[in-house]
Amino acid sequence: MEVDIDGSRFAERTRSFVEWFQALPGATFRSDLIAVEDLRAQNAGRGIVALADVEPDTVLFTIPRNAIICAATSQLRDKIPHVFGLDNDDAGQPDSGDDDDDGSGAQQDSWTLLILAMLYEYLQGESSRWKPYLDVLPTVFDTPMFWSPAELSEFQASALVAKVGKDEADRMIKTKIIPVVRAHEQVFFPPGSSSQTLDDAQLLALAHRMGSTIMAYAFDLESDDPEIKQADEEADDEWVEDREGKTMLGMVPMADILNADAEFNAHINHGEDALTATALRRIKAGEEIFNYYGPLPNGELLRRYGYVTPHHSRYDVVELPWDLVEAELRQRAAGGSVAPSDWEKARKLTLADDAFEESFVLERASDDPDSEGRLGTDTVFAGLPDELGEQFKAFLKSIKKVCNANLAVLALSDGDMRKNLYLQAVLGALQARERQYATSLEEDEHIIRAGQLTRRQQMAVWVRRGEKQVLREAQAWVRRQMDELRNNLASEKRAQGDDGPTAKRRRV
Ligand SMILES: C[S@@+](CC[C@H](N)C(=O)[O-])C[C@H]1O[C@@H](n2cnc3c(N)ncnc32)[C@H](O)[C@@H]1O
Repeated sequence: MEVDIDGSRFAERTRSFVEWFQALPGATFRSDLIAVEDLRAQNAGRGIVALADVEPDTVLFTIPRNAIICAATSQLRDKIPHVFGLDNDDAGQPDSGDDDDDGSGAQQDSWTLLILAMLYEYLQGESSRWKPYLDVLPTVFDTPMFWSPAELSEFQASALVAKVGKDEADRMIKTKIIPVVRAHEQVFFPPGSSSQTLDDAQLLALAHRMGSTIMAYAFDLESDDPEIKQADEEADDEWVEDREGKTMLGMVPMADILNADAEFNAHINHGEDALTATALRRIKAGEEIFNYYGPLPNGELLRRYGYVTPHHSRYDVVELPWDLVEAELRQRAAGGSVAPSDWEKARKLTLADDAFEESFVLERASDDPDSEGRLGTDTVFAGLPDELGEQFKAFLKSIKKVCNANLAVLALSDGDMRKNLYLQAVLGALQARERQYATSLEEDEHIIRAGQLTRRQQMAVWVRRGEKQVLREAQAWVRRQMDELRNNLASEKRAQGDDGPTAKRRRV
């Protein structure tokens, strides 16, 4: 994240924010133990650092729930309740009498409602009760959504390029955000307020900024709904809570000043009236306090949060498209014997299967961080996804079916042959996948060592290097499997050779 204000204003904004936070009814902040610091020299914006040794389980700060910006706390909800799905009969409301173009027909979700609430609060300027907090939120981002085509090209063949999502975000803002703002201009741009009416291009840019802030800063909040609460409690012993998008999203001041890493030392607990930041272990004076965003590969960390870290490399993944595996199979096994039309038929059969997957994510096996947020030993590549093996089998079956089982070519009934064919095809596909990148793993290592990169270039090289490393480890794993298979076959043969004469001798 970049922060585009000079040093003194940066410090001033930090000070105002901390003072504002400490004055919130119900808030606590252990200023004897921690401080918000300027970490821009490390490209980390603001962060929270221990001033003195912190004991495990110490509550570092408390955020009262009503200090959170969310669909439930923003005044916007009272001003346009129908957009929040609260009141379809909005007679008597300030903006009643809207027509169908007011955006209220669009299906809003927790994401778009929070964008609207953030836009509203931002446009209120000094009148927003969150002004000192809004002042420390970023205005520019390092997430790939804001990269130029030349910068994006540094990802080379990474699947990340297809996930940047700029067009989808544009579409969402144009259909769900701008119409609501336009239909309620007196609400968003109140007469006499310092904010001037923005044109659509300015509004689009501002909504992108709010969306990206939410992506990198917002928390999933527990709901009052007893069913969802129950699900939350059940998920409580896991670091990453999966609430299937049912929860409300909220901007949580101070909790989101914590930076995060795959190895961390603090946790945010969601209480009934407040959220608390607690130390998971002893933290020494001078150490940064880290939260946790989950076991994310660096590519995903960059996509959502705009940074990468060495600790997150262990979670790196790479996508292996099915087409590459199929092409290898075609070339190696059945290429000469299966007519192209039969191959196409088999292909169609496989594609028609509901379970068909276009690509498979290859990842290492990795333990969760321990209860103190520490990571264990290094991770290893421990196997291909089961679904890839199943799809391969299903494809072979389709070929057999289409070719009326008159093919000895595939030796499909022999399990070992089939496994060998699978390993060969996957190995070839992994090598082909590696060739899709413009530079090799070794070249990337060299580029990183040479160190003459912009921050964005460096992060992109980290992402693509991480993917190539997984590809190499997967290849080594496949080779080991092939060796094992060969050795098993050889020892089976030897055993047959030993048994054969003995049996004969016995019979004689
Ligand atoms: C929730 S905010 C944390 C506070 C943020 N540093 C700030 O100044 O407002 C998340 C953003 O902080 C930055 N960040 C978080 N953890 C980081 C880390 N370990 N290293 C570098 N930047 C980090 C990223 O820009 C990310 O999008």
